[in-house]
Amino acid sequence: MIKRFLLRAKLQNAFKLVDLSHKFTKGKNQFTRYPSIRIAEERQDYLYYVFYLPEGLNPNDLKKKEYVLSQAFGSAYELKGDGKKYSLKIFTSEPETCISFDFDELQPFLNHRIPVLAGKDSLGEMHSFDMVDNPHLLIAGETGSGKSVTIRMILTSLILTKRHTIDFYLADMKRSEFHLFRYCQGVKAVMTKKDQLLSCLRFLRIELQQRGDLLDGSELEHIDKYNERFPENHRNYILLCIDEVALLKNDKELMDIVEEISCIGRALGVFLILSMQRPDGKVLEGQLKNNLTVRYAFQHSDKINSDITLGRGTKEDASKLGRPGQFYLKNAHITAVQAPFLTVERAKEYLEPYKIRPHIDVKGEVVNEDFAPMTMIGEESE
Ligand SMILES: Nc1ncnc2c1ncn2[C@@H]1O[C@H](COP(=O)(O)OP(=O)(O)OP(=O)(O)O)[C@@H](O)[C@H]1O
Repeated sequence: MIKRFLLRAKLQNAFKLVDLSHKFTKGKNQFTRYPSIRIAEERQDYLYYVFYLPEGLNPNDLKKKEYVLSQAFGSAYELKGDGKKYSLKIFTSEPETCISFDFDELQPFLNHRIPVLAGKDSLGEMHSFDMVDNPHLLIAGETGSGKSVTIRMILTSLILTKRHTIDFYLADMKRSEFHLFRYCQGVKAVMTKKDQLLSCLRFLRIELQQRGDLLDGSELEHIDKYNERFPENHRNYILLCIDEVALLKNDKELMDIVEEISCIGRALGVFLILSMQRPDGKVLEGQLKNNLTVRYAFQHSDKINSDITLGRGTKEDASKLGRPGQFYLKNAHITAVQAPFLTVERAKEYLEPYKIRPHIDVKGEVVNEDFAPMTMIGEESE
């Protein structure tokens, strides 16, 4: 009872401190009404409040003065409301600092058409999204913040679940680790050089044109509908992932095609995952930035860079993120999450059953029929 009273008093004091109130006169008397707190209780990992704004108080006043909540309770809180009634959760326990990637546990979050994993929020809820509905992902963050591990877990989980419906084109300009995915079913190309990527992009541009013609010709607006109508001519989704895309920023033809995919890929079933250390203004100029509708903002160097990734005027600041693997997921909302951690060794174990390597005979020819060569970009050079 006393605890509830104290909890209530703490929020009331915060409202008073910033004068979040509606003042009015009745007759000769002046009145001040503060938000009315209906629920104030302690739950397992958080304090829970429900309060109502008084009649006459503009909800924008709450927005302007919301900073008092982090002053009073720290930054780990979640405020939701509809203009009158609000719920407030103040998280009291630290979110998990390391969540290991366990495919069996994660499977329930991988049943979208292109299921992209994000991470666990402070309430322990795992977030994932369907890239078909939310096309194109930007992953940005300082070196060592967790981008590569996150791309590894996204691609591994996609190969485990969707290798028959997605064609993967993977460009790794730092030559760090996409070799992991070579020979995996579904992976059409692993590229480490600009000229390979350029051939790939020219190929994808033709594919975009062909898919556009197919949709036009059949008067359909999405590749899913086309596949439903013409299953005999099924077109897989295409996922192009470019690690450290900023290394390509001076290559106009290349960046033009990437931008074209970002503009028209959605309906045609062609999607992008782009990563970069700094949210580079030059790379993200024009249409491209707006078309990357989902953002993972790992630790950034400062608030200015954080705003480039998350949008100007957001209260979240990715320069304040402290742990590797922690990032702000920006989709419809911005949520701090911790990505599942997948080591290279574990990823290899998961992927091994889905690899088809070439068997070469004495004449140097590939003899296994199930091996699909990556013909599109010519010889692999590694
Ligand atoms: N989800 C995670 N959970 C816990 N620790 C993590 C996680 N992701 C990354 N780390 C730790 O951070 C280290 C750096 O991660 P990672 O290599 O992914 O960074 P990066 O952002 O890709 O860096 P760079 O841009 O230099 O390649 C990892 O070796 C690991 O120790």
